[in-house]
Amino acid sequence: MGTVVESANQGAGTLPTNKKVTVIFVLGGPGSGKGTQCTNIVENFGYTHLSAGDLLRAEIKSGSENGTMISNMIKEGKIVPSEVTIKLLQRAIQENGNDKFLIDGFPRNEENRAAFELVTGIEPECVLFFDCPEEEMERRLLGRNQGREDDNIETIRKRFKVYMESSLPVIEYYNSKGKVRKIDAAKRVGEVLEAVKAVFAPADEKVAA
Ligand SMILES: Nc1ncnc2c1ncn2[C@@H]1O[C@H](COP(=O)(O)OP(=O)(O)O)[C@@H](O)[C@H]1O
Ligand SMILES: Nc1ccn([C@@H]2O[C@H](COP(=O)(O)OP(=O)(O)O)[C@@H](O)[C@H]2O)c(=O)n1
Ligand SMILES: [Mg+2]
Repeated sequence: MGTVVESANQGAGTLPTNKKVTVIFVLGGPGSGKGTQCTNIVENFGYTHLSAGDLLRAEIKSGSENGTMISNMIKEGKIVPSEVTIKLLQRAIQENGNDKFLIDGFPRNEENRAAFELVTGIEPECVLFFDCPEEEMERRLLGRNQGREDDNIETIRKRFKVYMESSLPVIEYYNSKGKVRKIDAAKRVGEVLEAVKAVFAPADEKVAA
């Protein structure tokens, strides 16, 4: 953890650059449609999408010294140590001119959650939870066709196990704080988007609708 914590300069909602940001965590099992709907939210509501998985895959491609370790962990469906992922997220937030971020696929375990809060001082505005049965997620992952090394049945089973054991408790944690907005993610893309839009629509528009 060392360097990340030492470089932190705290204050609720601030980063080391003192940039004040709004963050929404987008969580749900592998294949639940997080990335797909984040693209839709960006188009409709002006957020910047940061996918933890995409940042980790870009880090591998960049030839970073951590690349081999990250690659091995992704192939095994394991969760990369928080300090690595948080540094990438922090950098992406700081480099971006926007102040509203959707953080997709993070936090994935208690360590991710606690370390992010400690290092950045950021508490999420809310958590979008894409709830989808495992059979449907499996079908989608096997059909995803993005050439990902972890979209094979053996790794998919490991990812489901990690999701159940490590990621669901994080969603439970935020649920107990009243922050979770649960979306039925088993429906078609357009229907899921409508449910997502209802979460983002201001309260007065919801009444009018
Ligand atoms: N509601 C949906 N119904 C059917 N397929 C979907 C739906 N949402 C996403 N997909 C497809 O399922 C796969 C996984 O979606 P993705 O957004 O990458 O999920 P995640 O980021 O949660 O793993 C992709 O091929 C995507 O096109
Ligand atoms: N917070 C995170 C997010 C992803 N990852 C790794 O990256 C892999 C792919 O994550 P992803 O979010 O792109 O996967 P999907 O849920 O989108 O299918 C995970 O299975 C983990 O190995 C991680 O270690 N820590
Ligand atoms: Mg994704």
